[in-house]
Amino acid sequence: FLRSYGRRARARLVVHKIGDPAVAHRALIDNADDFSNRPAGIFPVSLATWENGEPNENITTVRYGPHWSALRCNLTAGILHPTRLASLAPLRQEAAQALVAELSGASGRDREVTLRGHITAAVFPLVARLCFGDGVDGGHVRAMGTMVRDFLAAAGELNRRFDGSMLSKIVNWRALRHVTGLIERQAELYRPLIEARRRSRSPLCGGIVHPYIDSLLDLRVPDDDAAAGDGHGLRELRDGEVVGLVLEFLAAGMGSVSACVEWTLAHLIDRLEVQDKLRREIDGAADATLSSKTLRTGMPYLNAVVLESLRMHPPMPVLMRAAHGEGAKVVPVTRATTVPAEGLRVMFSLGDIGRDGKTWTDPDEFLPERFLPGGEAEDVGPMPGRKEIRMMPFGAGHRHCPGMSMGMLHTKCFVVALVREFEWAPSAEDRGGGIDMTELDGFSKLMKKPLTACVTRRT
Ligand code: HEM
Repeated sequence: FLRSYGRRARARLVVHKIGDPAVAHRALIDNADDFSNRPAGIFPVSLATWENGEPNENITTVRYGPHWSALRCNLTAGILHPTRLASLAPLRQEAAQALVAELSGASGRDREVTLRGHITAAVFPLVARLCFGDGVDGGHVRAMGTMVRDFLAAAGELNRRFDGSMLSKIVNWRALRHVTGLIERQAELYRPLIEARRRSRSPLCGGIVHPYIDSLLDLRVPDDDAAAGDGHGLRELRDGEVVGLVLEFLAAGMGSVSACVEWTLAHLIDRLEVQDKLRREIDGAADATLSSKTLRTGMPYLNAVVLESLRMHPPMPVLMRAAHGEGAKVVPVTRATTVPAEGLRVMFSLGDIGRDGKTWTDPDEFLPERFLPGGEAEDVGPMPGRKEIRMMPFGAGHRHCPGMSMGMLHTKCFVVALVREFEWAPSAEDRGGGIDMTELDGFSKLMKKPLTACVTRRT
């Protein structure tokens, strides 16, 4: 009995890593239904936000089903809908201009700047505005931004060594308490804004869209899965759930975009001829207001540069799924493994998939031209098609990232502003040996050594 109990307990905790694009395709596309959940308990987030015996689920943690569907549709039909994203161009422009204004003060001949703080300080207010609307004072926005950044760093660090077991909880109790504390402090910052919003809805955000928070306060989710769809058994979101969903929106909207902008700029500084070529495309763009359409389809080289950056450094380094049923047989296991009731824990390595030597020529080289017509990846986009997976920086299958279009637009908008307004060159330290591209895996795949570069305002 003890031996079989031990085997089952071990099987629950073993994580099976997949870095082969063909296997990922068989799992996430051919057997999508069997890979539609994330393993329970691996997320410090969901562990930390139980309330009255009920989990405060967000879109990332909730089980695939009607509750997930209600939360996800609310996001995709609301703020992430393509028509809304298109109308948000003036807000993106304002955020990009704020970044330019801030960096202009720091720029000058041979002046060096460390970029990460500037990038997150520009990306976060845009996401916070889409979340809470206008009228939140600057100090409050900065406090939320700092808290989200600290949370991403602490939770990412914990995530690497936390497997959800009791032993892991005991060994990591200090780090868990730290993460829980950060979530609590965020909740304290969000609650007054949520309350104010409950009392009165202020005008549209930027005069354009309803902020995400309004849709969450209006949303009704199934009380339990059985009652879904018949109009009965619907309920409002609990406060704790709203807090979790807000945190998810802010963290997803800031972390991955900031990481991608930093990596992209690092490569543009490492390969000055790519920076020049991109600048020529940007200077030649007829539409200086950078509409969604221009950013999506009007600048092929910009698109290629961002895709190449996402291929090499997918901001979310791994994605986790629980594999069930027939689909679990797709997972190559080195020794006989029983499939636990909660599914096999599978970890897809997005970095390995994007740099697979069978799929890509010179996978470790930054070569945006591969995404241009005639290149080996001319038909590859940010989301894999049904036929094959060659890269999947936004995931794949039922749980793929719903924020892909927003993520691409925001990333491109900030990269355009940085390249159009400034010349970038390696820092004195990097001039000899090149930029250190070592990756730090947390929740977001960041540059281990934050990018420092020489910045000169263009005249
Ligand atoms: C460059 C930007 C972004 C990248 C690279 C990225 C990447 C990812 C990845 C890899 C996943 C896991 C997908 C899977 O399991 O198949 C994911 C999930 C998710 N992302 Fe993003 N993301 C980005 C931006 C955003 C934005 C802007 C939002 C919303 C504001 C967002 C919201 C979400 C949500 C809610 C999920 C969970 C989806 C679900 O479980 O149904 N992401 N993202």
